[in-house]
Formats: sequence, structure tokens, C-alpha cells
Amino acid sequence: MAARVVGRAGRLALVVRSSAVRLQSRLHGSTGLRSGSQANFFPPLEDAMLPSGSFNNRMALITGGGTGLGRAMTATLSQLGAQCIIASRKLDVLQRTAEEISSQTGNKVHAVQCDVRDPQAVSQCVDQIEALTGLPDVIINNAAGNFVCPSERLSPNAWKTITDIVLNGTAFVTLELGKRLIQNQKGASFLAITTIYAESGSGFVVPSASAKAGVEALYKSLAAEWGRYGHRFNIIQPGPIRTKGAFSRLDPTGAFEKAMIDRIPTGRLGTPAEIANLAAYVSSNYASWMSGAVIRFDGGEYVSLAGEFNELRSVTPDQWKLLEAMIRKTKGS
Ligand SMILES: CCCCCCCCCCC/C=C\C=C\C(=O)SCCNC(=O)CCNC(=O)[C@H](O)C(C)(C)COP(=O)(O)OP(=O)(O)OC[C@H]1O[C@@H](n2cnc3c(N)ncnc32)[C@H](O)[C@@H]1OP(=O)(O)O
Ligand SMILES: NC(=O)C1=CN([C@@H]2O[C@H](COP(=O)(O)OP(=O)(O)OC[C@H]3O[C@@H](n4cnc5c(N)ncnc54)[C@H](OP(=O)(O)O)[C@@H]3O)[C@@H](O)[C@H]2O)C=CC1
Repeated sequence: MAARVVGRAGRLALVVRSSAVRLQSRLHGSTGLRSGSQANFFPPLEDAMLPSGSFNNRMALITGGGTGLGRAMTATLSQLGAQCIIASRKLDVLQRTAEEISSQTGNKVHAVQCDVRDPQAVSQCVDQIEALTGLPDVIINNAAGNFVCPSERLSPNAWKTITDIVLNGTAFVTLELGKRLIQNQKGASFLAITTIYAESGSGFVVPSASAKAGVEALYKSLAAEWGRYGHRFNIIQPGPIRTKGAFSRLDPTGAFEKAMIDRIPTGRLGTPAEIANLAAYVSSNYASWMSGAVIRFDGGEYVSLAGEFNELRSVTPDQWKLLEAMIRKTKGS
């Protein structure tokens, strides 16, 4: 009897496995059918979500605002009326972005060179900002560094480089601005861009995972401590959104992109404009009661990776009939 059950279960496992493989190859084939068709249910909207003028008379600092997601956030805030300052190491990149955005929105975007790893450079950058616009109302800590690397290959300087940019850089910018804002009795919205694996940890990006987790602890702690000074601290954890900076360092050959899209329940990557809308909302006065929040924005990727039984998505309705019959027959232990 036991042998018959094992035999049947084995055959069923084979059937399930082979049709899962057929399904996989249908879904993961070169047409990208699954992601394409599923993504039709959840198409991205690209236009600014908040009413125009939502950031009139407001100053926003975006670190790493010259490229990728920081650039998109700058474009949206500028379109909504903010005067923006973008800061990072490459002044030429910042200046090009600043000119392009302000020529489109009609609002001034300032470019300020700053390596956030250097507390003195951060202090000088804030001096420059005070002279240009006054202290900002909105601070977005978006600058980061990362690359995939087996941890046994990391040098001490590789570890230091990533944790300095991500954790120390965010802390230096936040503390320098926070202290000056407190002195001037001016409240502000602070937003940190982390990642979904700040919560779970992740192999192969261990310095980034450790530093982003530190940033989350910093922001949650300050949300509790500095609310009394009129500061709000929030966190967005993005899932994968194509940018040159991220994808060239995390999937340099492009080999993992399809697998990544296939595990995202909404069937596609996020877009820079989508996260820019969320960042604008969190940084706006519409969100003035939001502080200490951690917002996962990943198309469902995190829960999809986490659930132990999620692989059962590949079981077909016919296979479910068989499985259910087997389960119902199992009486007692
Ligand atoms: C199943 C796989 C799925 C794949 C998915 C792909 C897509 C996923 C999208 C989801 C992304 C999620 C999170 C993303 C988080 C991000 O932060 S993305 C942002 C990435 N952007 C950047 O990194 C921009 C800035 N980066 C840089 O400037 C550089 O890359 C760097 C290295 C961070 C800093 O530059 P610099 O200061 O000039 O540093 P170096 O002097 O070059 O290097 C310092 C030390 O680090 C060592 N190093 C450098 N690169 C590597 C490497 N690739 N591997 C190992 N070690 C490296 C370097 O040798 C130095 O150490 P030593 O002095 O000891 O030699
Ligand atoms: N794209 C994605 O899928 C995801 C991105 N994220 C996060 O989003 C944010 C933006 O990433 P993304 O736009 O993709 O990547 P980018 O590489 O385009 O952005 C990183 C920015 O950080 C700046 N930067 C790096 N080092 C320093 C430094 N020492 N001082 C000052 N600025 C620095 C870079 O400018 P410069 O070189 O001029 O210094 C660059 O503009 C990051 O925090 C990243 O961790 C999180 C999850 C997913």
C-alpha cells in the first residue's frame, strides 16, 4: 500500500515537475509572454501625481540627483514647483542634469559637488546650499554605491567604500542638515532610499545590505527623536528599477533580468517616474502625518521571494485536481 502511494506520489511529482518545466519554458521563452501580458494589468503611469504647485516655495536637496532614480525625483519635484539642489561627486553630470531639468520645468536646479563620505565636504556643501537657497525643506538621501561580489572576495577597502557612501554618507548629510535646521527652528522632511534586502539581508551585496539596514535604523531612530523639532523621517525600499548605475553593477551581463521579472507578481520592473511620484508624496505636506514609515515599493517581489509555497504557482488546474484528491484521502496522521 505504502509503495503504491509512494509510486503514485512519485509519478505525480514527475508530472507536476515536467509540466512546470513546460510552463516555465513557455513563460520564460524569448517572447517574455508572461511578463508582457501580466504587466498589462499593472501598466506604469508616468505623469506627476500631485497637483501642480505642490512644492512652490520649497527647496529640495537630492543626493545623487544627477542620475537614475535621483534624477527622476528631481525632475518630478522641479515640475511640481520646487527649487532643487542636486549633489554628488561628478559636477559635469550634475550640471548637465540641472540644465536639462530646469529648461523643461522653468524652475531652478542647482548643482553642488559633494562626496558624502567626507564630513568636511558635506559641511561645505551645506554652506553652499544655505548661500544658494537657504536650508532645504525636503532632503532625499538617495546617493549610494554597490556592486555584486562574493563576500570572500571583498577587501577591507571595498567594504569601507560601500558602507562609507551608504551609511556614513547618509548620516553625515542628515546630521549636518538636521543640526542646522534645529538651530534655525525650521522643520523638514527627510527621506532615505534603501532597498528591499535591507530587511532580509542578501548574499553577494553584503556591504550594501548592512549599510542600508543601518540607514533604516538611523531614520527610524531619528523619526522618534527629532519629531519635536518638526522633522519627519521616512524610508522607501525600492525593488528593481532599471538604471545604468544599478544594473551595470548588479547584473552586468543582463543574465538575471528575465528571472527577476518572472518573480515579480506585477510582471515588470518599476519605473523611475513611479518612485519619483511616491517620493514626492512622502516629501510633500500631504504626508505631514507620515513619519517613521518604511514603504516597500517593489511590485510584490519581496513577498514573492519570501513565501515558502509560492512555487506552487506553476501547478496547473488539472494537477490541482490530483493533488487535492490525494490530500483529501489523507485521513489522520
Ligand atoms: C539574482 C541576481 C539578480 C540581479 C538583479 C540586477 C538588478 C537588481 C536591481 C535591484 C537593485 C537593488 C539595490 C540597489 C542598490 C544600489 O545601491 S544600486 C546603485 C549603484 N550605483 C553605484 O554604485 C554608483 C556609484 N558607484 C561607484 O562609484 C563605484 O562603483 C564604487 C566602487 C561604489 C565607488 O567608486 P570609487 O570610490 O572610485 O571606488 P574604487 O576605488 O573603484 O573601489 C574601492 C574599493 O572597492 C573595490 N571594488 C570596486 N569594485 C569592485 C567589484 N566589482 N568587486 C570587488 N571589489 C570592488 C576596489 O577594488 C577597491 O578596493 P581595494 O582598494 O582594496 O582594491
Ligand atoms: N535602481 C534600482 O533598482 C534600485 C536602486 N536603489 C537605490 O536607489 C538609489 C539610486 O540608485 P540608482 O539611481 O539606481 O543608481 P545610480 O548609480 O544612478 O545613483 C547613485 C548616485 O549616487 C551618487 N553617489 C555615489 N557615490 C557618491 C558619493 N560618494 N558622494 C555623493 N554621491 C555619490 C552617484 O553620483 P556620482 O557618481 O556623481 O557621485 C549617483 O548619482 C540608491 O540609493 C540605490 O541604492 C535601491 C533598490 C533598487
